[in-house]
Order: sequence, then C-alpha cells, then structure tokens
Amino acid sequence: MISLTETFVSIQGEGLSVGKPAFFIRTGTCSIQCKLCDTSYSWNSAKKVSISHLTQIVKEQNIPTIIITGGEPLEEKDINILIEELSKLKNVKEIIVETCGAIFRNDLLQQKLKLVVSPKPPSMKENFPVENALKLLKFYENSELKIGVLTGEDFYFAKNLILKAKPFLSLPPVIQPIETPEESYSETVKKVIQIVLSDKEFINETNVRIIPQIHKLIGIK
Ligand SMILES: Nc1nc2[nH]cc(C(=O)O)c2c(=O)[nH]1
Ligand code: SF4
Ligand SMILES: [Mg+2]
Repeated sequence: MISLTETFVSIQGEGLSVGKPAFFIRTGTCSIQCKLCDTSYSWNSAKKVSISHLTQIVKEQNIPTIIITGGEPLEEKDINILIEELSKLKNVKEIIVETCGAIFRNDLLQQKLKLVVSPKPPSMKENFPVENALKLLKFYENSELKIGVLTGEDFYFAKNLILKAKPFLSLPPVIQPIETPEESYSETVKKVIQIVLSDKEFINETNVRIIPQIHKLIGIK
C-alpha cells in the first residue's frame, strides 16, 4: 500500500528534465516538515491505495515519464514495489523519484529510475542531514542533485554540498530558487541568479545550472 495525496498530469517543472510531459504520483507523508514547504498538504494524507490501483491508472494514462514525489516518497515502505511494478509496464520509459535525501535506502530498482535528490537549505530546515543525500547520489547511478536556494546562506550550503558531491555526480548540479510568500517568484529568481553569478570560481568549478520551477512561473500544477 502507498499513502497518496494526489495524481495529476503536467510537465516536469523542475531540474534538468524540465518540460517533459509526465504523470505525477504525490505520496502522502513527510516527517521532515520544512519551513516554506510548498506541499504541506501532503504531510499527513489519510488515503491509502494499492500498488495495483496505481499501476492500473498509469497504464490508462499512457505517458512515458512517471514522477513520484511527495511528501517524501522514500518514507513509503512499499515504494520499491511500486517502482518495480511500474518498471514492468511497457509504456513506462522513465520513473523519476523526487526525494529530499534524508533517508537512505538501497532497494530501488535502477533500470528505469532517475533519482532527484534535493537536500534542504537553512531557510527551509536547520541542520538538514546531508550524509544520506550524499550516499544516495553515490549509490544510484542515474541521479541528479538539485538544491533550493533563497538566501546567501542557502547558497553557501548549496555550494559546500555540490563541491562535496562533485566527484560522483554524473549530471550538472541544479540550483533552484525557492518560492516565498514575501515576493513574486520572478523577483526571487533574479536575486538568486545574481547571488550565483557573483561566484565565478564556483561557476567554473561546477558546471552548475540555475533552473526555476517553471510550473510556478507559468501558474500550473
Ligand atoms: N509541474 C510540476 N513539476 C514538479 N516537479 C517536481 C514537483 C514536486 O512537487 O516535487 C513538481 C510539481 O509539483 N509540479
Ligand atoms: S522534505 Fe519536501 S515535502 Fe517534506 S517538508 Fe520538506 S519540502 Fe516539504
Ligand atoms: Mg511541487
């Protein structure tokens, strides 16, 4: 069984796969409970669904990319079984799992998997445990590091983590401006771009990408 918040169809709005049409499965628990979480409605969903129910919906949708997000998908005990069952479907070409990286597990089938690991910076969570995130990035071959940044302090966090992870990253790291209720998202994006552009050494060393959440700029789910 999987605890479920919602399913929907949209385009991938985040990270290196941005723009891909995708079917989203949003799981229904998260014990991290960050400040500025944009999906706090997914922390405690009462709804539980069977894996066969979810695979049936995915079959009917006939979209090649499935994005499992949360909440925190790796808190779902059976998420490995869901990934395995979805992998068996011919029409499914890629399964993207979005995790904050607080939990390490080594039981996810890698065949069609892309793991996106997004550790949380100080403006969202003080003292986020980055060690498990690094372990996930090392263990899963096809993984992407994406870090939310709002402030200069967040950038310092992101920079340190990216430099630590660099030896085992196969894809460019992503800095993602964080939306706040304080100002428009495009204003925040401009500020974060300026913060990163002021560190030429970092840019040269890391091949970093600054990618906003495009679904928020567009105003879709
Ligand atoms: N369009 C769209 N793309 C997304 N990529 C990751 C999302 C998430 O909530 O984790 C998300 C989301 O909520 N919407
Ligand atoms: S880990 Fe993700 S879902 Fe959980 S509280 Fe933080 S931002 Fe929200
Ligand atoms: Mg979201």
